[in-house]
Amino acid sequence: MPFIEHVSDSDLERLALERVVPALLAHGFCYVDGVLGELAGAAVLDQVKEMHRSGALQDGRLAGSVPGVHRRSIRGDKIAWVSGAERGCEAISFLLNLIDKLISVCASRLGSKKIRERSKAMVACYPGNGAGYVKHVDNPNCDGRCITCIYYLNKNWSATEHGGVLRIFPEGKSYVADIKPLFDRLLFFWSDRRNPHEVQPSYATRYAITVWYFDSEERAEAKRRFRDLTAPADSLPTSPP
Ligand SMILES: Cc1cc(NC(=O)CCC(=O)O)nc(C)c1Br
Ligand SMILES: [Fe+3]
Repeated sequence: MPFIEHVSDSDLERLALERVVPALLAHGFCYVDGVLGELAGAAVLDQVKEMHRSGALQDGRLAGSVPGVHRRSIRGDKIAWVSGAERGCEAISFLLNLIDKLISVCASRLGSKKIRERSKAMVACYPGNGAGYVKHVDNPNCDGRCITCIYYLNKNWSATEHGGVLRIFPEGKSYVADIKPLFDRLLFFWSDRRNPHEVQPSYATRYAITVWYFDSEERAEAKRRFRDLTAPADSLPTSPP
C-alpha cells in the first residue's frame, strides 16, 4: 500500500474485495499493512501510549479464575475497553470507523454471515516482561463472534529481539502463520476453532487494538442459550416440596 494519508472509500472497497475477502475465504486470515498511513497511525499510537501512561490499562481478566495458576503466566496483557467516543480516543474512533467500513464491504461477500455489530475496542499492552498469551481459540463455543480484527501499533519491531509474534495454527493446515505486530498492520481472522493462536513472550512494550465482529444469527442464538442458563428463579422449575 502506498503512503495514503486519507484512505478513500473506494480504496477500502478495493482492499476488501481484492485482498481481504479472497484471503479470508482461502486461508481464514489476512493482514494488510499501511492501512491508516503514518500520520493517522501515529495519532492512534499516541492515544494508546497516553492511556498506558495514565494507568487506564488494567490487568486482563481471565474468564473464571484459574485456581493455583498465576494469571500472568496465561495472559500478560493490560487492557481497556473503549467505544471510541471517549475524550482522547478520536484517532481510535477514526480507526474503528475505517475497519467498520472495510468489514461492511466484506460482510456481504462472506457467505451466510450477517455481520451487523461488533464489540467495543479492546486496547491491549503487553508490558514486555516476557509475558504473552497462551494458545487459545477466541470463540470455541459459538458465542457469536465471527471475525477477530487486530490493529498493531509497534514501530521498529524485531521478532528476533522482541518476540511478541502472533502465531496462528490454522486448523487442518500443515503450516503455522507467524505475524509480527508491526505498526499500522491490520489483521483479520475467523474467531472460531479454525484459528487457534498464541502471543509469544514479548520483550518490548507491545500495543494492539482488537475488535470482534458478531454474526447476528449466532449472537442471537448465544443470547437465547445464555438467557436460559441465567433465567430468573421464578421461571425455573421449582424443586419438589
Ligand atoms: C481478551 C482476549 C484477547 C485475546 N488476544 C489475543 O489472542 C492476542 C492477539 C494479539 O495481540 O496478537 N484473545 C482472546 C480470546 C481474548 Br478473550
Ligand atoms: Fe485471541
